Amino acid sequence: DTVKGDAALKLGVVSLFPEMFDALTQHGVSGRAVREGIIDIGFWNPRDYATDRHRTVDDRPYGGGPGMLMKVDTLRAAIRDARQSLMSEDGVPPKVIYLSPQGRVLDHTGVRELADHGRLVVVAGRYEGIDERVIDADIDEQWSIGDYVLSGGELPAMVLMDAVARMVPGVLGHAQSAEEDSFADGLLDCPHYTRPESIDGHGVPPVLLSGNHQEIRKWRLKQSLGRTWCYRPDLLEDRMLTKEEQTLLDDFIREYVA
Ligand SMILES: COc1ccccc1CNc1ccc(C(N)=O)cn1
Repeated sequence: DTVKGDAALKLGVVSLFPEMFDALTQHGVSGRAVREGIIDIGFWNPRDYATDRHRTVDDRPYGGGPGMLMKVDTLRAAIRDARQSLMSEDGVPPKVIYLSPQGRVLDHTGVRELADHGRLVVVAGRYEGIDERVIDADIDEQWSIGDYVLSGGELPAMVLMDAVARMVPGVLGHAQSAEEDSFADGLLDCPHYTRPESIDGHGVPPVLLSGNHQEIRKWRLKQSLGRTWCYRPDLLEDRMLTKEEQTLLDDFIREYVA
């Protein structure tokens, strides 16, 4: 499976279950980006490199114990081909990442770093994982989507790929919405409202019906700041606040504790 030349983001996936990635390639914003060629995704399945009659892709762990590991030769062959296919014309290799609970926990900063690289091979582990020597030899970075264990790396890979895809210009349509993404400016999102105007007697904040765009912008910023202060004060620790933001937050807190 080759990756087209001119896509803004080139992704290679090494997985035993490539059909799982239909969730990303066949639906929604990411599906359109793939269809339009903004993002190109190629798949390499270790099972296609198996030469034995049973097409074996797992192997037993030295030292015994429960569970299996991904078979080394079929895995390495798939990673090698994906890596070569995503090598740039002037020989710059892609970044090869492996999703595992041992990895760096993904956050907005990490998503931006990965998106800036532009060419990624994502390796999805199955069973109990992969041989440590393959990690040392073939994996550039290990990443985790959070402190929990899943049955495979495919779902974490799709989470990472979707977050990275949203960073690519043109994927989200109107460009500024990537910046408006709440974590883009380090704050939680403001509340959102749509029709009907009243739900079980609960109305919409009047400012949003006022048509006063400056007041609406300030209200939304105040709500983002206030909600961040309430639910994720840690995010405010390493985020500088402008004078306007500080004033809005002070107002929110004054009203909140009143
Ligand atoms: C027992 O599974 C493994 C054991 C070792 C490596 C990979 C796997 C595949 N599972 C994963 C993968 C990633 C994450 C994460 N938190 O990003 C969670 N689970």
